[in-house]
Amino acid sequence: MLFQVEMTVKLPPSMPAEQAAEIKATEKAYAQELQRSGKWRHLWRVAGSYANVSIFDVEDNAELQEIISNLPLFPYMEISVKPLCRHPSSIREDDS
Ligand SMILES: O=C(O)CC1=CCC(=O)O1
Repeated sequence: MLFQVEMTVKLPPSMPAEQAAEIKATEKAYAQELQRSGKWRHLWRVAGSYANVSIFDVEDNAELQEIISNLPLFPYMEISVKPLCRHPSSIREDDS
């Protein structure tokens, strides 16, 4: 199942820079592992924002919830999820 997930990061201004850097590094390693596994299919920065638009390819809603809730930045993000299905005009083989 494919999902579009938009994540907006809102770190508290009071968080020490060292702690923020550590969380971001852990987040990066987790995100890259999931990209290598194929579950995090796309990861795009939203230009001009501390936000991303991602496409996840997971078994079901429960797997998406597990992945998202384990993001190190999860407590500091606003997240929206949209389920996707194949567009009838798509020419891409991997869209479903
Ligand atoms: O910077 C972000 O958009 C949050 C994030 C998600 C995966 C990652 O490495 O950073």
